[in-house]
Amino acid sequence: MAVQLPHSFSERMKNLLGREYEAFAETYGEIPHTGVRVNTLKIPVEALRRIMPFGIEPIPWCSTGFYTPEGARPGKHPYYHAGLYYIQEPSAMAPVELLGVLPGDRVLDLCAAPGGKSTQIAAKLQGRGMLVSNDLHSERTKALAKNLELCGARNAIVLNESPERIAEAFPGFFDRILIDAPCSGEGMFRKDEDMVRQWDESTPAKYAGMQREILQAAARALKPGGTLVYSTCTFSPEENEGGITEFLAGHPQFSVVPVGGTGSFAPGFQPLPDTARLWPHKVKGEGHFIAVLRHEATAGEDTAGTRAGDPSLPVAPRRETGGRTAVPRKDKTPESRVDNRGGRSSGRNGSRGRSVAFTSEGDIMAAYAEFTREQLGWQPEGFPILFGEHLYMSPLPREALDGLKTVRPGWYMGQVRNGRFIPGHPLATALAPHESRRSVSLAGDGAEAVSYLKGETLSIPSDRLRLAPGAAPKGYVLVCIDEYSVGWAKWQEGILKNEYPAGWRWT
Ligand SMILES: C[S@@+](CC[C@H](N)C(=O)[O-])C[C@H]1O[C@@H](n2cnc3c(N)ncnc32)[C@H](O)[C@@H]1O
Repeated sequence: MAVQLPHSFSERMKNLLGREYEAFAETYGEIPHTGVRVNTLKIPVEALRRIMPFGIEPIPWCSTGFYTPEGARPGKHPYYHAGLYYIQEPSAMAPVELLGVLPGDRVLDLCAAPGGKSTQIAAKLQGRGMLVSNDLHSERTKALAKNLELCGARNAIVLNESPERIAEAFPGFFDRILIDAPCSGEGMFRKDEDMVRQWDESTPAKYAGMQREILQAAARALKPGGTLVYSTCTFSPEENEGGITEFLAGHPQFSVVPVGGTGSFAPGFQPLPDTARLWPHKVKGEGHFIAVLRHEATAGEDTAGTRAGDPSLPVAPRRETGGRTAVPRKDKTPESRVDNRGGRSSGRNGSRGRSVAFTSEGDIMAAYAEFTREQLGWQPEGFPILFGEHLYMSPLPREALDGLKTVRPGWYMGQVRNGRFIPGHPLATALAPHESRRSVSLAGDGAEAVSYLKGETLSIPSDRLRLAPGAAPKGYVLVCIDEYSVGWAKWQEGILKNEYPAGWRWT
């Protein structure tokens, strides 16, 4: 059924589009297009195309994006749980394509939840450099963290901060910044009727104010010579060309990189035809606006990147925390942290109320070293950061996050309980099968894969386990679906005890 558009919205659009309005209005009677984006952290595009259980068609503006056919249920397939693709609205794949992310970059995704674009950035980084994913609303950072864990990101930090505080902590630090701004959502009316209900004539002006502040802060966090992409899913010029024009007037060191009028991207309205618009009557996707801005470095400004993970990284100065939850310390557990089984920790040290003797930092690191030697046979890279007895490997040293509300300081390795190292779920999802000394593969189209994802115990004879030379069959096993990791299990005498977190299970 066609969406009922607010009268004043239709009038505004008639003024904007003139003769094109009729074609635009007709799209509201059509079914929105759906898509998936291949997670190249886990699988190459061509490999996924070969095994995808339904036909998919390329999306012109995203080399890893594909339209899904009507009736397909990509969220109900084991490959989704193995993180092989992310379900994403096709137009929403465009901003990151224009951000130009390269492996090794430092990237900030300032308004990131639930993580569609962050997971796309993580794939482009290919585990090198770093991604700082932030969202102002703490409830929304849970989905953000989970999506980054599902896609197997190893170099992502999740923050729950205001853009101003991020700019204070990381002045001139990032090579690339994405602002996928909160907006009036007019471009999503066809897909999400809640956006229609929440809209009135004053909505664009309300968001324009927020967007102005976010842009100002982002400009301070960008490295000279860096790239900033600003995107919205709305049509109103005051949130798009208007906001960018005002920003450019106050920031002469920025200029627009021309993308409008190329390929599928229609030009923006005057005075910024070089910005891009995606119109639902011109492309198979919802309405979007994108401005690509480049900071022109002047002579003498430092534009050289520093390799992520290098101890010579500039470290943000320590500040008072002002009573906020600070970055993980040995003696602090953040309220919002999800434990290694995907559930919420209730007790101190993530012990779910059981009393656990405090383990020293040295003991934790020793248990971890023993685990990595026996289970992985190699050492994950990064700065170790402890949250109570929980260990993360971060692309930044702990001091760089001091005083910031940190949801995830990096890749979660696991925790020490009763002297033993318990590997975290995100460690498993980011591993390739050969990176674990014990693994087992379940067929994607078989009953075992779904049983595992439902949390059930499986019977697996020892000859189905893949063991590195010298590895005993008993112990943690990396469970894979058609060679793509999904989680941990523990094998003993033919029984695979399920370690898939309750909050992640197939329902
Ligand atoms: C359009 S959504 C982002 C969608 C996300 N980029 C994705 O691809 O999945 C905008 C986000 O901005 C967040 N937000 C709102 N105000 C913000 C602010 N001042 N600073 C940072 N994030 C903000 C909202 O919570 C929301 O999650």
